[in-house]
Amino acid sequence: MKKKKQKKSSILRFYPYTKGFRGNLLLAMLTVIISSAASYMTPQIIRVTVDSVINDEPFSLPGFILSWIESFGGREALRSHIIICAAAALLFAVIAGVANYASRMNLAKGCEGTVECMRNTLFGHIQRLPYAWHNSHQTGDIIQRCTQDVELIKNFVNEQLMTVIRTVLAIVISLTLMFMMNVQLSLVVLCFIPLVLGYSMIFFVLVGKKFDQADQTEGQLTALVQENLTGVRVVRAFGRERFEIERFNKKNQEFADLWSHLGKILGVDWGLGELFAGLQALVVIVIGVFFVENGSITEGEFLAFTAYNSMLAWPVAQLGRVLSELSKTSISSTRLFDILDAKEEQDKEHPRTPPMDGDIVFDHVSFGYGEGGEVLEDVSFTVKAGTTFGILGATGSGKSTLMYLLDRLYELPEGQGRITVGGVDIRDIGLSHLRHGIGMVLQEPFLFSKTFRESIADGSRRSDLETVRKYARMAVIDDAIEGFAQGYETPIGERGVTISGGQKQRVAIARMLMQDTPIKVFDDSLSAVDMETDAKIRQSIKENVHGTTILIAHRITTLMNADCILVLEKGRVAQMGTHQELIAQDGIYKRIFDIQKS
Ligand SMILES: Nc1ncnc2c1ncn2[C@@H]1O[C@H](COP(=O)(O)OP(=O)(O)OP(=O)(O)O)[C@@H](O)[C@H]1O
Repeated sequence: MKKKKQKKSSILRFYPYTKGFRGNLLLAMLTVIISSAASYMTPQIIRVTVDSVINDEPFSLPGFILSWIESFGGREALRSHIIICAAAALLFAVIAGVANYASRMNLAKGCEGTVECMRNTLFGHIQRLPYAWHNSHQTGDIIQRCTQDVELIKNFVNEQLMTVIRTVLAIVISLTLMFMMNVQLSLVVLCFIPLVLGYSMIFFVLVGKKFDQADQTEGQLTALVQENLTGVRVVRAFGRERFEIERFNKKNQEFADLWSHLGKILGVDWGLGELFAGLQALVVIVIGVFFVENGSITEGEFLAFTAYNSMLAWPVAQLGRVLSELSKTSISSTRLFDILDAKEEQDKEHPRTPPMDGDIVFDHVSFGYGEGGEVLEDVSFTVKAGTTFGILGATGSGKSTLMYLLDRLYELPEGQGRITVGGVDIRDIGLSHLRHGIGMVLQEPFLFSKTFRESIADGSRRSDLETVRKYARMAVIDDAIEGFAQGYETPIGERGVTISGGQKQRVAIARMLMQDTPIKVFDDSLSAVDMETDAKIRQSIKENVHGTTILIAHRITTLMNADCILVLEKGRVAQMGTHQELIAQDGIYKRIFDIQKS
C-alpha cells in the first residue's frame, strides 16, 4: 500500500496562519539581529579604548571610522575626551535596547495574531467535523489541544525561537570577532561550545521524561477536580467527601513531589552550567594572559575576548534546552494538525435542496459503527408525509441510529441501502438544508447557559416573549417558567437556576417546535416527564403542530396514537402497523403492551 505522505508537523504548515502578521514577524527578526549586533559592539569599544586610546597601539578599525576619528582630532582628542568612548558604548546599548523593544513588540503582535488565526481556524474546523469524529475523541483532549498545545507553540515561537536566533547570532558574531582578534584563543572557546551544548541537550532529554510525567500528573489532577465538580451530587449523596479529599491530596502530593524533585535536578543543572562557564572562563583567562605576555594579543583584545566568552556561555547552554524542547513542541503541533487534517463534513458538488415535507423512506438500510458489527440490518419502512410515526424497541435496538442516519450525523455508506426524503436521496441533499428541515429533541437535551426565553428562541428568527410563550405552552412548560421569580428572563445552566430533567426536555421541545421544521423527531424526549404531562404534550402537539412527526419511545402510551408504529428488534424490523393492528398480533408489541398495562 502506498504510504500516506507525512506532513503533519512541518514548520511550513504554520505559514498560512501568519497571514496579516508577516511584516511584524519579519521586523521582529530584523530588529533582533540589530539588537544582537549592537550589544556585541561594547567589547570592541573596550578593546579600542584600551589598546589605541589609553595605550599606543595603532587603531584596528574600518576606514570610515578611522577617518571620522581623524576629523575629530585623532587619538589625542579621544584621550582628552575619553567620555566619547563611553558615549559610543552607551549609544550601542541604546540601539540594542530600542531594537530589543521593537523586536519584542512585533514578535508579540505577530505571535498573538498568528495564534488567534490558528484558534479561529481550529474552532471553525471542529464545527465542521463529522459527529462521528466528535464521538471518537475525548472532549477534554480536544480542549487541551486547542488551548494548551496552541499555547505551547506560541511560547516556543515567542521565547525559544528567539533564543535560537539570538544564540546563533551570538555564536556567529562573537566568534567572527574573536577569530579576527586571535585564531588560537578562538579555537579554545570553540571547543567548549559542543561540550556545553551536548551536555545541556542530553540533560534536558533525560529530564524531559520527568517533565512529561509532571504534565501528565497535572492533567490527572485537573481531571480529578473536574470529575469531582461534575459529580458533586453523587459525592454528597454517597458521603464520599473524605474519600475524594484523600484522593485529591494523594495526587496533589504526587504532583508536588515531582516538581520538588525536578527543582533539585534543575538546581544541579544550573550549578553544573555555572561550573562549565567558570571552567571556560578560567581556560580563556589562563591562555589569554599567556598570549598577552608573549605579545600574541593586546590587552584590549584580551578584555574583549573575556567579555565575548562570558557573553557566549549562557546562550549556548540555553540553546541545548531549546533544542531538546523542540520535540515537545513538535508533539504539540502534530496533535494540532491531527485535528486540522481530519476531514470535514462535505456536501456533494451540486447539493439538492428539495422540499422537506415529502415521504421519508428507509430502503433496505444496513449500518454498523465499525468493529461492533451491524447495528441495523436491512431496515425498510416509509414515514408518510404529514403523519405521526412511532418507533418502539428495546434499549440498543438501533432506534437512535435510524435518526442519526436520517440527519446524516453518520453517513450511510454506498451500497448499504438508501434514505430518501420526498424521493431524493439524503446523500444528495445539502447538509445545512437537510438539518434545517429536521428538528430533533434528544433524551438528554443540551441547553446553553441562557435565559428561558433565549433558550426557547435559540435558532429561530423571532424571540419576542409572546411567540416564545406560545411554544412554551405547547410544550407544557409555560406554568413552570412563570413560577420562577424572573419568569422567562431567568438564566438557566451553570450560572442560573437548575431545572429538572423533565423541565429540560420540555424546554428543548419548545425550542424545537419554535424552529417549525417540516420533520420533527422526538427521540425518547418524553422519558423524564410524568405520564399525565406526557399525554398533555402529545395532545398539544397533535392539535398545534403540522408536518411529519417521528416519536421514539419505550412507553407504548407515548406512541399508541401514532398513524403507524415500527417495532425494532436487534436492528431489524420486527413489526409494523397501527396500535390496534399490533395488539391484535401475537408479537413483541403485544408482550410489551401487556407488561406496561399491568
Ligand atoms: N457512536 C457509536 N459508536 C459505536 N456504537 C454505537 C454508537 N452509538 C450507538 N452504538 C451502538 O449501537 C447500538 C444501537 O444504539 P442506539 O443508540 O441506536 O439504540 P437505541 O435503540 O436508540 O437505544 P436506547 O433506547 O437505549 O436509546 C447499541 O449497541 C450501541 O451500543
